[in-house]
Amino acid sequence: MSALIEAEHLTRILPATVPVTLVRDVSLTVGEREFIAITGPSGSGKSSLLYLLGLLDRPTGGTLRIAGQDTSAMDDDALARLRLEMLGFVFQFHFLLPEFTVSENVQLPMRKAGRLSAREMRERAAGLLEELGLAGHLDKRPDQLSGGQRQRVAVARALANDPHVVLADEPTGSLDSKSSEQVFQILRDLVRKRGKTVIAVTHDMDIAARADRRIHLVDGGVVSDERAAPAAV
Ligand SMILES: Nc1ncnc2c1ncn2[C@@H]1O[C@H](COP(=O)(O)OP(=O)(O)OP(=O)(O)O)[C@@H](O)[C@H]1O
Repeated sequence: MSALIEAEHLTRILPATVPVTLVRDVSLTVGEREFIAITGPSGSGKSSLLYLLGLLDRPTGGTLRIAGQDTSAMDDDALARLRLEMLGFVFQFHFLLPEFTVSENVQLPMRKAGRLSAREMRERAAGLLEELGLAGHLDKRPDQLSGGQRQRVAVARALANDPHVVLADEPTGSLDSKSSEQVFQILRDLVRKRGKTVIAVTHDMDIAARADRRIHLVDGGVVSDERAAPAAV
């Protein structure tokens, strides 16, 4: 299994009169086709770690390689490019842009990457949305959809540039149990059927129990990193 993410002694300290350690000496390797849950009590640094792994924040110590590339020497443009190519994000609150249609929201990361024609972007967005059960909703605005549908649009947007890794921060945190289960199944299928790696921060123990690997944090540090037997899902 080739490493997609390699973190060594990753640390994030917020400078302040009394510095705050958000992430403490985290070393881990993430490979292809992994479905990982990051768990831990509130305030244990789960989101902070996810943001570091997703290149949305920079560590104050340690090293982080993404697809073999050392990110520490990269400038913001290089990080943004790597992020666009390798990583997709799903947040607890969908962060869809209300003034754009569903299809346009999904096309936004494609526009940023600048590789596809307008027609290709439209077709790719339509294909992704169709796969996620949203074929009839392309031209609607996000506020015309249910919470679960909006989160599925957010998943489609995360897949826009065909990333290797999807990082999700409490992806089911604001959904009812039926929509939660749907989003969980979608994330799991990204791994099983599309060969993506998914790293999800979650408070939902049911989801964590069904992940292939659980990384548990306390006070910013990893206290356990365990893999489930493949048949457990
Ligand atoms: N910008 C900031 N300034 C000060 N403290 C911060 C900042 N960001 C995070 N923290 C603190 O750092 C710690 C880790 O936060 P983080 O959001 O990563 O934890 P979490 O495990 O994701 O929490 P939750 O489960 O509640 O979302 C918390 O104690 C939080 O209050």
